[in-house]
Amino acid sequence: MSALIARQAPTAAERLADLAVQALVDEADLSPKPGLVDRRGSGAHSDLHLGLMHASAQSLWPAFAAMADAARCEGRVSQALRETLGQLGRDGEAEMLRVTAGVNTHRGAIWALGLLSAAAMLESGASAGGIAASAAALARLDDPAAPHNPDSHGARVCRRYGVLGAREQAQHGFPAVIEHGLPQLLASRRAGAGEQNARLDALLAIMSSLTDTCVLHRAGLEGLTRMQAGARAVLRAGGAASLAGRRQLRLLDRDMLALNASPGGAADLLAATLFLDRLAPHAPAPTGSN
Ligand SMILES: CC(C)(COP(=O)(O)OP(=O)(O)OC[C@H]1O[C@@H](n2cnc3c(N)ncnc32)[C@H](O[C@H]2O[C@H](COP(=O)(O)OP(=O)(O)OP(=O)(O)O)[C@@H](O)[C@H]2O)[C@@H]1O)[C@@H](O)C(=O)NCCC(=O)NCCS
Ligand SMILES: Nc1ncnc2[nH]cnc12
Repeated sequence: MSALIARQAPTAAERLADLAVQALVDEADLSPKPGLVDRRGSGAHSDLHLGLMHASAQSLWPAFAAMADAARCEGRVSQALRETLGQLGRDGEAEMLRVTAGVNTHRGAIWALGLLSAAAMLESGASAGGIAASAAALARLDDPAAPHNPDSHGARVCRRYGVLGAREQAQHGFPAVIEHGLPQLLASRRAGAGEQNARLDALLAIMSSLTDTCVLHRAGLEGLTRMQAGARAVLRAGGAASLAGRRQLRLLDRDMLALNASPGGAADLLAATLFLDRLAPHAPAPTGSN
């Protein structure tokens, strides 16, 4: 007897999880990224590699789908939804740590893409800015069950240097994505940079202004200043598509490696940029771009 397996179309939550995971894979694969894991190697990391980034990204699919589905059930920004997302985020993080044997690959990405997946479900058809604003409203609600970790790398450097970190980036509506990453991605595409160069330019635009707590943790204020100035120098020289820009990009990569610095926060926000780019109603990425 032949069994007929009914193929069901993916739900909206599953489609959002697909996009979130794809954005993480695209970010990991993008090369050459200064100091970060990419197709060339492990960058400034001794415990990360591309296969691990891919496995970590795939492990987060159920968490993103559950977060989007929770938003579908609740239908609006609310305290109850915030608390559910907090628990799902912590479960997702536990699964990530299980898959990576304890290495923190995507903590910041779970936070950013989890909030954005939920917000995208609430604000179906909205602009990138509208989705980010809804994610910000969720991030501003307190989650009483969240364990406060004053010793996280982010918490330590925010205290020490008086800067804003991942939490505030979300609470302010992801300015690094909405004001820097996305506009640069679209501008570089319009200028004919090619998809991979446009994505590199978007990463550099984010790095130009972000107070990346990963860089601060490993390389202090000097590392942060060199990251921001180096990223600006690449863009000023013409971006990743130009010969002069590529030269500056090589120098920035060398600098980040010499400082043992890795802009993991900027990498997460590039993934958030790519996620919103695929979702929101503006010029789509060319097909077959990856
Ligand atoms: C609110 C949380 C994000 C916790 O934030 P906090 O600052 O307290 O904690 P961190 O543990 O430092 O994690 C923050 C991660 O966010 C990324 N990031 C850094 N700067 C920024 C920024 N300015 N804006 C946005 N995002 C930023 C970054 O993630 C990436 O780097 C990770 C590797 O970092 P680290 O472990 O420090 O790495 P190494 O240098 O390699 O360590 P060593 O080798 O030196 O030991 C990597 O994971 C990237 O993703 C920061 O790490 C949030 O986590 C939270 O509260 N979660 C609770 C659950 C919840 O409520 N969820 C809501 C629904 S989703
Ligand atoms: N490509 C990457 N390399 C290192 N840390 C990261 N965190 C998120 N993406 C990363």
